Amino acid sequence: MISVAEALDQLFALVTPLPAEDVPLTQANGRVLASDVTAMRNQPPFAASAMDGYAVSRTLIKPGQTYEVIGEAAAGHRWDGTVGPAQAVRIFTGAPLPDGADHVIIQENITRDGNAITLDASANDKPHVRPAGADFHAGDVIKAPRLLAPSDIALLAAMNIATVPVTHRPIVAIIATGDELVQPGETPNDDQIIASNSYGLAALLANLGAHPRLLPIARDTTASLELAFDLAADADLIVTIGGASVGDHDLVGQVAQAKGMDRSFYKVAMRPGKPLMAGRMGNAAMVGLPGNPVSAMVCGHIFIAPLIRKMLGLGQTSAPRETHPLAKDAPRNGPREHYMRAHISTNGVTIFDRQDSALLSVLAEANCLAVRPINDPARKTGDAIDIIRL
Ligand SMILES: Nc1nc2c(c(=O)[nH]1)N[C@H]1C(S)=C(S)[C@@H](COP(=O)(O)OP(=O)(O)OC[C@H]3O[C@@H](n4cnc5c(N)ncnc54)[C@H](O)[C@@H]3O)O[C@H]1N2
Ligand code: MOO
Repeated sequence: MISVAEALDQLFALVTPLPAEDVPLTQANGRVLASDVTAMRNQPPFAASAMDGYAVSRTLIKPGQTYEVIGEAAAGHRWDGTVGPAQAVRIFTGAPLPDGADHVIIQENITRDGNAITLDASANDKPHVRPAGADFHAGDVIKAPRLLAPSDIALLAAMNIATVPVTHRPIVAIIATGDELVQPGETPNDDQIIASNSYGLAALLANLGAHPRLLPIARDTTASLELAFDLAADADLIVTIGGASVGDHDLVGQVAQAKGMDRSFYKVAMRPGKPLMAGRMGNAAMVGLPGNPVSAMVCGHIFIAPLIRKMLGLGQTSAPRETHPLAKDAPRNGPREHYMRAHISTNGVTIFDRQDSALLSVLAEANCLAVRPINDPARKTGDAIDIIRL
């Protein structure tokens, strides 16, 4: 059995970053910027007022000074003219500052009488002027790769970038396998259960920026599995769930290899997730996940998520870890790296007692996985432990 780190290295070797496509700005959120983009303009393009008030030259500013109001500048409507030393232009937030003015006195700090304003004691607080290019300049660059968030979308819009180069979303075919499975919403017979981890994985993949495609459940027959692989042929990544172990009905590896899968590895020294397999299949990478619901989800976080990030152009990194103190003693670990459902709070990390890989309810209670190295001895409250947030 290979280690988790070796398995991840071999998985990374199966995929390359996907090509770029241009999308409208409205579809760029959550996508990965594929190449650097450059601002088309300065923001603001002119020195602008930051407040509602009066634009003046700062030369005469002092309490009691009076000015004659000679015009008005609003956002989108500059005042064309030059402001003299004892003159003021009524100005509103976002309006271009007129020539001759370098200061805005907020309207709360003056008294107005007809066309005359008089400054009160706190007139000279700050200039309230946003210099041209204060936010960014034409030619400023947003570097790729970058996972675009709403704040980036606002910045791209301000830069007048209406079409954004992003990495293609990896298409991931998800094949749940097993005679015992029906889809949520269907009526199972007495021996059946509902396919669950396929839906959890689809949600995880969508959150990562991939395009999950849930295929019909494959039955435990060669013909049904072959058909499922045929339906998945155009995917970037094929993920099977179940049928990976050593039972008489565990046919996934066999059928995949008959379909031309070039296997990289089978079995990883981890818990849960031991019967993991991976390889190349046609133009796609193929990962065979163990069927136990929690095993499939844990492998999703530990292996599939880093693979998707690499395909999106975000580099080759394992799931990020943090180190925190234990809030409760933890028993010794065995010969496989153990990813244990746990809860982290300000008190530290509490590893749950029940770790059977069939228990999705325990996974749903967890907000992290505590990582126990191979043969880690028993740990005491307060000892440091690595976690991966869920
Ligand atoms: N003799 C051995 N038996 C098992 C071993 C072993 O080493 N020797 N390994 C165990 C481990 S560890 C795991 S994990 C499972 C993995 O087996 P498979 O990948 O072949 O999975 P299945 O047998 O198809 O299913 C296991 C379990 O999970 C349920 N399942 C499967 N798919 C789904 C799904 N999409 N949604 C919800 N539940 C699913 C299935 O009904 C089974 O209960 O093998 C152990 N056995
Ligand atoms: O490794 Mo299995 O994935 O323990 O449940």
